[in-house]
Amino acid sequence: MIPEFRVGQGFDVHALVEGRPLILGGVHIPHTHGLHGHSDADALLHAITDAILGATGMGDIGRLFPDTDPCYQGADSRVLLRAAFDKVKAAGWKVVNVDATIHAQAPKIMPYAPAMVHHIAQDLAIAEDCVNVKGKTNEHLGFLGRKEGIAATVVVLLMR
Ligand SMILES: Nc1ccn([C@@H]2O[C@H](COP(=O)(O)O)[C@@H](O)[C@H]2O)c(=O)n1
Ligand SMILES: C[C@@]1(CO)OP(=O)(O)OP(=O)(O)OC[C@H]1O
Repeated sequence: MIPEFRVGQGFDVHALVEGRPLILGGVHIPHTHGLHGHSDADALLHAITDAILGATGMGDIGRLFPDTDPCYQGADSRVLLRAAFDKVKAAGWKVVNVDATIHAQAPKIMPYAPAMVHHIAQDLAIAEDCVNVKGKTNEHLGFLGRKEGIAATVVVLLMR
């Protein structure tokens, strides 16, 4: 049997505000500001969720978990990622690899990347060396450079 491959891409951005925790890849990062959202606003996990749903033609995170539904208020995005992955898995797909970039002028992401990789690998049932998380500033340009928000971009490869 010849394996079938699909590529998926994901993007998410949330505003940085005072009085919220900063959670990325399921890791709480000590910082002056956190991400605003209906859920825990984990932009990295939202972009990964969109990438696996996109690769498999299953829509997007907002269609699966509407931000008008009070049951997702404050939701742990790892729970949402695992629920999306359950649907993807049920259609016979496995994740081959994930490559992600967090676009953040601050804080530094690299010290927390191994813990993020650990969570993502667990949630997608793959080895940690199949997951890569990078940090990138926006060279002080635009809203990301002014630290008004944090974005994440993701590419995934799936196989069945
Ligand atoms: N939020 C970030 C941004 C960057 N890094 C690390 O710094 C390196 C240089 O970033 P530039 O945007 O100046 O190219 C980058 O390769 C990352 O290793 C980071 O950890 N967190
Ligand atoms: C996750 C959901 C649902 O709580 O809300 P938010 O935390 O606002 O995040 P967003 O990236 O806008 O995506 C989808 C939502 O429906």
